[in-house]
Amino acid sequence: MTAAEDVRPVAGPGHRLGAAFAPAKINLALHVIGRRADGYHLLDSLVAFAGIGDTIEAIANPSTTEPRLTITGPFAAGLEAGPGNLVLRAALAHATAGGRIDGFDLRLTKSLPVASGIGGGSADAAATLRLLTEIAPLPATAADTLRTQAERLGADVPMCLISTPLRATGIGEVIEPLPGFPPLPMVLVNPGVAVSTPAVFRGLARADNPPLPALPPVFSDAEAVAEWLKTTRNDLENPAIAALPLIAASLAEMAATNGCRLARMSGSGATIFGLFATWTEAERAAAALSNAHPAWWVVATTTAGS
Ligand SMILES: C[C@@](CO)(OP(=O)(O)O)[C@H](O)COP(=O)(O)OP(=O)(O)OC[C@H]1O[C@@H](n2ccc(N)nc2=O)[C@H](O)[C@@H]1O
Ligand SMILES: Nc1ncnc2c1ncn2[C@@H]1O[C@H](COP(=O)(O)OP(=O)(O)O)[C@@H](O)[C@H]1O
Repeated sequence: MTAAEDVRPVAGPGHRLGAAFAPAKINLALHVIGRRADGYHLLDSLVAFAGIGDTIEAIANPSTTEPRLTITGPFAAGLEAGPGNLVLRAALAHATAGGRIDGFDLRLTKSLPVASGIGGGSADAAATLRLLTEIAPLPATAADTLRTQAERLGADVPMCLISTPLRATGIGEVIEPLPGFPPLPMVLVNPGVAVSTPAVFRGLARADNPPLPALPPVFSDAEAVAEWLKTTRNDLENPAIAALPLIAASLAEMAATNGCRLARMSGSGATIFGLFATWTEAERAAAALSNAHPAWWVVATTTAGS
């Protein structure tokens, strides 16, 4: 595919009213500790947000009563820009809550692989809610808060509204921010195959696993985080590997890179991450993995600290 084919046309030129960043969500640990009667699973997860993500922009278009969405960027292909897109679903939620959605279009730059365990869609929804609240604030009388809109859009959307290191419980909506959390040099790898989140949850051998062990009051650095994470798991890793054995191969390759302190899958996969003590080590590992697998998506990044 050429760079030109990667990029979809962007609707008419216009003034940019605002933009919001939608960082990738990384489940550093993900324990599945129960199952609700409605089929949703109870989680205990430590989450951080990467330096890489999608971008949502609002572009002035005085003649429109409802935003049209255009999608550009390396993962634009295959993602529909219709009403099912979480960006437009978030815009509709804003309108339903009493916010204005006339006079602008929306542009999504899709830099994250789709359906890949790093919450790209959820991050887009959260970023859209943040952007619209900024450019078209909800009336003081609005029944819905940003938070309730986020919950309705998906279990991961409330945590993406916060986008700082946190522990999530419930189905992902009960959030405890973690102050003093260090930034983490990291490599992300996705082998280019989408994984279905509901199918991975269905493949769990058991849903009543133990919760996260006690968190220390503070982590001194990335190395301390990696050591603690070794006492934790991603319970979705086994069912995801059963569906896509390539995940196990990518984990083994990541673990074998110089300086990799921990290799694990994020969310329901197939994206995996490797933790490193330094940015230089992460960059070198990313270069080695990228050379060995030119078709894989490989990115060195640092998660935001708090
Ligand atoms: C697994 C996680 C971990 O952070 O991440 P991803 O793999 O999506 O990145 C999330 O729980 C995904 O959250 P999200 O993608 O927002 O889920 P939703 O759209 O609300 O639900 C999609 C489907 O996943 C399953 N689901 C989701 C969340 C949850 N706590 N229990 C579940 O069983 C349900 O089958 C549900 O129908
Ligand atoms: N803006 C969007 N970006 C990504 N996926 C989206 C978007 N809108 C709707 N979706 C749909 O949401 C599903 C999950 O997407 P995503 O949140 O990226 O998954 P994951 O959390 O597993 O990375 C995909 O099947 C995709 O078709």
